Amino acid sequence: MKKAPRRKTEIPEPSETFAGRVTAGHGRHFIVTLESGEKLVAHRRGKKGDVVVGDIVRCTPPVSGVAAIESIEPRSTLLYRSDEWRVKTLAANADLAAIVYAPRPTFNPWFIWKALLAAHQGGIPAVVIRNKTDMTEGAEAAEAQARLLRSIGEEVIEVSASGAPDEAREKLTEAFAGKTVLMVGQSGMGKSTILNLLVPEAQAETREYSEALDLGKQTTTAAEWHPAPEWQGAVIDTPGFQEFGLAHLSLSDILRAMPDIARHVDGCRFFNCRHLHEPGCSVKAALERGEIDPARYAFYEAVAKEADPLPR
Ligand SMILES: Nc1nc2c(ncn2[C@@H]2O[C@H](COP(=O)(O)OP(=O)(O)OP(=O)(O)O)[C@@H](O)[C@H]2O)c(=O)[nH]1
Ligand SMILES: [Zn+2]
Repeated sequence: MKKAPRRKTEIPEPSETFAGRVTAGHGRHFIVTLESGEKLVAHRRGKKGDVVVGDIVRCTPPVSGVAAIESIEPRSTLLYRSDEWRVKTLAANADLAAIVYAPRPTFNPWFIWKALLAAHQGGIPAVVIRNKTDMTEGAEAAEAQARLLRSIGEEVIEVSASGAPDEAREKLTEAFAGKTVLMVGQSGMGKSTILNLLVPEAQAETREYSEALDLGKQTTTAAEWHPAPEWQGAVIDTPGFQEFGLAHLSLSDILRAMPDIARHVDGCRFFNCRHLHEPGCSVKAALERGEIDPARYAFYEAVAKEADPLPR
């Protein structure tokens, strides 16, 4: 008996699909980069809205120039961004967060601290990059921030991306070798300058992504994955957002990421103390004795108020 011809809508066998990395995306369209370096435009079959830059996906071959993303491989990590309205996914499979700040434009410490919280919550280590060490204006606050970060156990790498580019490249590639680094920072801190040092092809690649995704005037997408074969890693660039999204945090997530607060919790009268307004709170007592930085406590207070209470 003759077999019925296969219809185009049939789900293909896994052998008919190929794997690639989602390296950029806009709306329902994505760029999938194959191991060979070839880039394809792809869309997610079935409008699922679940594909994230960094994902490894399986696709079926292009029809009229557009491939179809059939499935997503399990992710090792997933990070979020947020705008005024909601929390959205930002990037998958990053294994290090690099948070860039500089003395000018004036940096907001809360941006750094939120990014650290998000990285800890997302289960990835973080490093902070203090850029523009050549600047004298604002240097004192930038140095004080580096001291505070080190005192709470964070790693800070100091560079001058435009003043001493070779040294900056050397320090950063040593820290980033073999890793997929998600780079975040407020506007103007020097992220693009650093990206161009680490991945010289990045600018050209961004133009290529923008053209293939037909972005028009909007030149960049929410996150872009740039492979860096020279140091066996990759940089995920995240242009144009001011706030690192915090997905739903629990009080224990916050405390795990804030050792300067957490080391005072042992003497609290109530085991489920939130360290906000409870009587007999040893965190508040430490704050009053000057053992906790008031700015760090104010940050703790703001994020803890939004968090889930500890389980009772
Ligand atoms: N003095 C000094 N200036 C720097 C350094 N690194 C970057 N800059 C300058 O800071 C400005 C902002 O740098 P960008 O790399 O565009 O910053 P960005 O973080 O990518 O900013 P957005 O594109 O707005 O997100 C530029 O004028 C750079 O030349 C540095 O190490 N020292
Ligand atoms: Zn307490």
